[in-house]
Amino acid sequence: MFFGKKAPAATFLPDLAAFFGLTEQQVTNWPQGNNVIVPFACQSRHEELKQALGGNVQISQAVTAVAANTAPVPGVKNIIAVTSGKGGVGKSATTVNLAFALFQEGARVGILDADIYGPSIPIMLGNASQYPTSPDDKHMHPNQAHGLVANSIGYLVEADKATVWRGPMASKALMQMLRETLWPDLDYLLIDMPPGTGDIQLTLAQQIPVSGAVIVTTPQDLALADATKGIAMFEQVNVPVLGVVENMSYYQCRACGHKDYLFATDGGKKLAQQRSVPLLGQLPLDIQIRQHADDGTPLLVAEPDSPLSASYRQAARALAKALYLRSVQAGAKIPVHNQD
Ligand SMILES: Nc1ncnc2c1ncn2[C@@H]1O[C@H](COP(=O)(O)OP(=O)(O)OP(=O)(O)O)[C@@H](O)[C@H]1O
Repeated sequence: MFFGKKAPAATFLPDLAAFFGLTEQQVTNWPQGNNVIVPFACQSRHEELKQALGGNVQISQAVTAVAANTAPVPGVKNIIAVTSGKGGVGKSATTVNLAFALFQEGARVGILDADIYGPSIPIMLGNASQYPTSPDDKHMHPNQAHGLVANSIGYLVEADKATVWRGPMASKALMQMLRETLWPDLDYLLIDMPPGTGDIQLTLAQQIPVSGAVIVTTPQDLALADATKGIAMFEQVNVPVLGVVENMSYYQCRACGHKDYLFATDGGKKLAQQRSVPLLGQLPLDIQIRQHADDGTPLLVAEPDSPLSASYRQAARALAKALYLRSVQAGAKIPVHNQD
């Protein structure tokens, strides 16, 4: 009994931990008196969390910065590399949709398109004709897109010019774009990596201060073999793999609801299990995903209430939580009180 006084924060811990499927130790720093400060993006669940904790609490969010292997980019708390061993599996579409999903979960988000030989992010964001401005002829302001910021080689050079760049030139251009873009304060910067596991990818994985990587794959054996190489590449350079997104998992008939598993069943799920990393989501092969990506009208902006958008938000929350857990496992200090 507390006779009108507020219960001590410690009483929240079991319910708080259970709500997120974490241990009490993993949430121990979150409550501050009657406030609970959640250290990763999951704003859409705040109201539900408040009810689960009895209703008499305030919920806010302050994303933790997870340390990377090399010097951080000023103002950017976490860099997440989105990668696929194989080309054409939907890596760029997944990057854009996860980025908007994180934004809708209350985070400040940017995208860097590192897919130098096929920069599709400007088209998917619907701002391909924008050119980044420079305040001093040395740095660039990123382009704006529906609340996100983005930079891409596609904004800067004509498509056919970048495709003839050799590996070292491409890596250098990308590192320049990363370091010379005037990123605003960001919780998450998603990098759409070039497909494959060759020299360029390895150099980037080593040089970019990546906090964690996401592997996008279709469920078919061919893509999985390359995704496995992608996981191995990040492990080789000590970048934690945060999880697998299985894209084009199935096709569901609009008329009768029947599901067809065109590229085999649960391949990404099995890969995640084999490598002991989370399965972040299984997204269908869906005409809406293709149309919104190709038309430059991001799905989550155009149809935020659709079940597809909800699936991306669920994957984004799982990703944000996986990244937070890396910081706890690495024994990092959890700066939940100090937002920036
Ligand atoms: N789940 C999906 N359902 C339907 N279409 C999709 C889905 N995911 C991606 N696409 C479409 O497939 C095509 C290839 O996707 P995307 O460009 O994202 O692949 P990628 O892996 O980034 O390719 P690249 O190897 O060229 O970088 C695009 O037209 C995209 O809109």
